[in-house]
Amino acid sequence: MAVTESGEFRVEARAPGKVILSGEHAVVHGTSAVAAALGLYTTATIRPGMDDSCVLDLPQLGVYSKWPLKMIEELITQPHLLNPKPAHVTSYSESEWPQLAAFVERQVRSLSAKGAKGADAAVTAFLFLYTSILGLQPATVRVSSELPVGAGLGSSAAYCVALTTALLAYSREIELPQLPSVGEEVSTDRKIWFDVDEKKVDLVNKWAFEGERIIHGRPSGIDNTVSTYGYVVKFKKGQITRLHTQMPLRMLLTNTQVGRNTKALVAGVGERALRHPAAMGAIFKAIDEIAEEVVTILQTPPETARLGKSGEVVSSDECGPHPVAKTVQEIRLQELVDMNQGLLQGIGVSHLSIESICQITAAYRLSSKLTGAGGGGCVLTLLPHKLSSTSVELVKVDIEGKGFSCFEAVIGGNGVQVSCQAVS
Ligand SMILES: Nc1ncnc2c1ncn2[C@@H]1O[C@H](COP(=O)(O)OP(=O)(O)OP(=O)(O)O)[C@@H](O)[C@H]1O
Ligand SMILES: C[C@@](O)(CCO)CC(=O)[O-]
Ligand SMILES: [Mg+2]
Repeated sequence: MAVTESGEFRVEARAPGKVILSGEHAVVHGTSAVAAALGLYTTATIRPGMDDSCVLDLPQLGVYSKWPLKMIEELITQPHLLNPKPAHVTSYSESEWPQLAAFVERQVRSLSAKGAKGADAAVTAFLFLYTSILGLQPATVRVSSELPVGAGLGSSAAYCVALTTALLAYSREIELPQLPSVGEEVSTDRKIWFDVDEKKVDLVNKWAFEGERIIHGRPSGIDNTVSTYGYVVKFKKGQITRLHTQMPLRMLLTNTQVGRNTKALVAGVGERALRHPAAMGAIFKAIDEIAEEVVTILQTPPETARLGKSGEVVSSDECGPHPVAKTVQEIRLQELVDMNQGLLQGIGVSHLSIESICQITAAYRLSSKLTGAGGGGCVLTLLPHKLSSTSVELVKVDIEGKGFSCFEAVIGGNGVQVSCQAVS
């Protein structure tokens, strides 16, 4: 990785999506949740700008805008916001940015129909993070993703984490590696990803949370935390515990293709909790117990299930025509997934498409639940470690035959990483 002596360089940051194994929604109300990084990434690239302007390119949303920096400067009505302070995290407030909402609305209205959905929140979060971290420095910013947008896999958090990291690296708040000696060649196909310095990774997470607040309204912080730090984590009231799982986690993710919006779903659950505080409180408590049990199970070494005296607990379960061995932990985890899904249905965030996937997989004795905010989006299906690839194929064919798309997830990998390249 290298930066030219002239200081002209391009930075890239990639941040993973996530799956929530247990505890979504209730976590907003202070309970425990368990989540893991997903091996699909959002990448933010920043290169030197031209003509004293800022270019924002968001291909997934159909946004491509070029703003003269003067135009952005006019949005900054508070003198203290003119000096970027990347090391000092601040929150967006409409009163401090009285002209931003109308500006963004005008920009988004001028975009194509594809560009309209979700673009307002993404552009608002961008302008807030850009001016707060980089100030009025010309730059060209592109954010692209392997994640489906708005499908429960943490696309908003990955967007905020990747963008924040790239901005902090471009502003040099995150240190870039050694400059190469003059004349050193840097090959473009030698991209190496580096973990963000331990001292700066908390700063990334805090800024990304502020971006998530703009997109989500009331995020718990679990999504940006998992995207930033990676691996498998337990999250409760801002406390993060990295889990050293003993159990290989294998799952299928199915996208219902039903569009939804996390901000609206979280707000809906909040309103229901106000209408029925005792009943909703009891459900949140049950979800908390489930998440805690999931934590215990994940940290317990696998034990092969045995037949009970009367044969009630089986060591192998039928999956279509193919028998599958499940461990005691896998059987218990399946029960918890079923219970969690039932409770999520109870708080009003399931959907017919989600339930129909749960039914399809139940025929194979596999358990499924929505993941993320629900209301559509993605469903996870636990796959026993020993389930053969032929059996997984059968399940996939059945799910896809009903018009959904699914894939086997890679989970529990790294968090945010950076890369940097000299620009000639
Ligand atoms: N690649 C991207 N480019 C631009 N904006 C994005 C991108 N990914 C996500 N966003 C922003 O995040 C919004 C979707 O966030 P939302 O929280 O509703 O769904 P999600 O994060 O995919 O799911 P969940 O929050 O349930 O995990 C988009 O409408 C957009 O504002
Ligand atoms: C629905 C929710 O619990 C998870 C979204 O991935 C919201 C949040 O925790 O911010
Ligand atoms: Mg989100």
